[in-house]
Amino acid sequence: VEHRRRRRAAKDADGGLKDFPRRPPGPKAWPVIGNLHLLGEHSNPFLAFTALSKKYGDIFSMVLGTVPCVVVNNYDLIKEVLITKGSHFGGRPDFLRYHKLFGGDRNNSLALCDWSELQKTRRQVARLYCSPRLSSLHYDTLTRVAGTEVDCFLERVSAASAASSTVFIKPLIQAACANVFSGYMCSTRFGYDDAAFTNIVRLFDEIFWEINQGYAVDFLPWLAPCYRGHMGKLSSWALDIRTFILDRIIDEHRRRLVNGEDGDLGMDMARDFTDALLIQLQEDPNLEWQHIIFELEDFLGGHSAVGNLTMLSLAAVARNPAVARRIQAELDAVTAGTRTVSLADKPDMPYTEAAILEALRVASSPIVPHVATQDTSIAGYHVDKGTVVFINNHELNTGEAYWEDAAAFRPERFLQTAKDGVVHVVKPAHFIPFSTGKRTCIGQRLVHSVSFVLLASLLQHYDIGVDPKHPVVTYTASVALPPDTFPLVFTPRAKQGVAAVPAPA
Ligand code: HEM
Repeated sequence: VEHRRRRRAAKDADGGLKDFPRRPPGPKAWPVIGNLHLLGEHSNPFLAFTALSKKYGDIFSMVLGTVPCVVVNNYDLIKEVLITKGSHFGGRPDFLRYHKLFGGDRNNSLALCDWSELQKTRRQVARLYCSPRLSSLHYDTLTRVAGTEVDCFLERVSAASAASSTVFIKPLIQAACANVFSGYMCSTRFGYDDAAFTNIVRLFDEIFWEINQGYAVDFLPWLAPCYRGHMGKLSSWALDIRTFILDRIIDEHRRRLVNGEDGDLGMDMARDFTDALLIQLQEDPNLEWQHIIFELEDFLGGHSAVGNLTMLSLAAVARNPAVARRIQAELDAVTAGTRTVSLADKPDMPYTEAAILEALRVASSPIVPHVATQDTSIAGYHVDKGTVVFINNHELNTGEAYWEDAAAFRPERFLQTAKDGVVHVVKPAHFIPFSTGKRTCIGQRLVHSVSFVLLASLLQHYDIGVDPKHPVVTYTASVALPPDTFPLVFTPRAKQGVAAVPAPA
């Protein structure tokens, strides 16, 4: 009804949109479910979007439940939504699940809130820490923290692979990522045998898997009573995580900071991201305690995405031994077989970086849907305020129109040799795994850094293969893997000159 009222209002009123009276074409909607059934005809909504774009064009509209949606399917349209008209499309969908994960209000989350001045302020401090520039002090800290963690991580892998060459590696990778994030953001790390820590790492992974799923209730909120158990589970996971952060991370020093017992502190006194958030809380009257805690939780939770991507990169390497051999050759050349690889080696290892980009491309992580915050237009078609806009980046990542031999895993597609013979990583403009524009991902430098260190250190010490009894299963348009996922086979590298695998603790 609201949608029809808006259409009538837009027809009657001027609003500068008279020039764009037409809505994008699209399938006829059924009562109650709209076009939801069309998504069910494919194994993944993005495959459905691509199929529908063949019929209705690169921009089309659909109604999911009662929610008006527009889907954009090519790079020019995507740029119009994310960049040219980024300020018209700064909202996020109002899914019940998003509220449940963030204490009853999705606006507590940096990624799921609507655009606002508060959001702008929160992004500023977050960018400083979560987007550390090469050669900055923050980057040095990250390099140090990652180096320490890699030693502990390799010890655990060594112990696990000595017991059985088939290793269920995902929980170890997730724990290592969690420790790098918490070491870097909170100056704290936890033991791999700390039950409360491993429980929280698992919950973050469950949430990452969950947030990457689509549910009918997202568009048919009246189904909520059928999802009561599920929603309750989400709220309780989120609460357990928050309790852990308050118990184990916000220590006495931090509490004094919050209470102003150490006087007014400037940002230059911040030891890490957590301090910076607490100092920002002191300085900015618009910020509340819960904003800070949710923000910390949001960013710590980012480790889960990195762990999943590292797992996908490992799986890709295990399936493509020639890629593994090239990474190992790069590793041996850079470290001369005398030391463990570190983040500082990344600029000299373009092939390894390209392999991670290729894993990202093939996985084709979805861009969080945007929502029109005003009546506007795309490609001359009218778009009503409140319309959910889906960005079909799956086509950008895997379409033959954008990539030669798109189905193949070929890291070299991201490499270019300059005139002086130096090999550089080059990303085509249409490759936007972290999106673009004002809501672009804040964590991308952390993603590249942490996944690099973990992948490189494993390949430096092990040949990695697939266990035929446990085939690798990945999912279309998703970086997420289920928390319980396939193991991989780890064989210590026999090659001479390779740095020794640390002995099990
Ligand atoms: C494999 C890893 C990751 C991928 C593929 C990824 C991708 C994305 C994408 C596509 C968006 C949506 C942008 C948009 O709506 O236009 C996003 C948003 C965001 N990401 Fe990431 N991300 C990853 C990891 C991380 C990490 C590790 C962090 C934090 C440390 C992070 C923090 C954020 C935040 C805060 C936003 C919301 C920005 C906003 O809405 O203003 N991400 N990410």
